[in-house]
Amino acid sequence: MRQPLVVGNWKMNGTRTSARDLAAAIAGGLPANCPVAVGVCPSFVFIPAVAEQLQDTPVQVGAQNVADQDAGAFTGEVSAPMLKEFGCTLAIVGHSERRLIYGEGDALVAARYQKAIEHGICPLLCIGETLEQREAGETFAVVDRQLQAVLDVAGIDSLKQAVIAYEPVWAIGTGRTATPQQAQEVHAHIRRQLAAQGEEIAAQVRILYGGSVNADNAASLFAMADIDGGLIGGASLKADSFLSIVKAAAQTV
Ligand SMILES: O=C(CO)COP(=O)(O)O
Repeated sequence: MRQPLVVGNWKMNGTRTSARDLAAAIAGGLPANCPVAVGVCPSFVFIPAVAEQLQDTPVQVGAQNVADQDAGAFTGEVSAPMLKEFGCTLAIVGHSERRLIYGEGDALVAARYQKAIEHGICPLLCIGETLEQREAGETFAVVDRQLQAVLDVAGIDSLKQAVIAYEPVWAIGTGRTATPQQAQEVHAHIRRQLAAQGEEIAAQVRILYGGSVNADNAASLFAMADIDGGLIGGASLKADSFLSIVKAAAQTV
């Protein structure tokens, strides 16, 4: 049984005060004995304030990226040991905004993932195709390539400490969600591909869906057999909608 996981990716939004308030509202609004694992990924600079706010709550704190190096002359990067010092247990890697806007390629994403694993931070590895790639029938090939690039570096066993997030680029921030069937088709494909390399790991790894998840469509997505929760952008910026999504995940348990 895979415990559902719902993570908010706050992206480059908020202020120190609003981040702290949002964290408090989420922690305060979780159902008692929540059966869903919950995390939030604020901007790097808000991590200390948010982590402090979430101390002694079940809500995990994550970063939106992690360096591929431990320390040194890498201007603008934040390393896994630094994140750990501030209580981060999660880190998004390979988000499509990093890949497409900032040019991060498969090799860099794999190195970032590997550093998270090495330091005991759970990487949330984002994979997903663009609209052009989907229309060209390349969806499976793209996610296979993105995933395999990481597994070639970190090994299949690393997935015991990691989470995969399928985020079709055309569904991110567009209000155009993948249908539950479209998402399930890719999630099932990912799990099948992994099963060929390790059946047990494929069965236990969580595969989240991300892309315009909201309070209205979460339940139908989470009802699918291979969707184990969500990585939420816009709808994670309001406590009410994020908590509704968490409740939708709780109903699948
Ligand atoms: O990119 C996402 C999460 O990482 C999804 O963003 P939206 O939920 O705003 O579409």
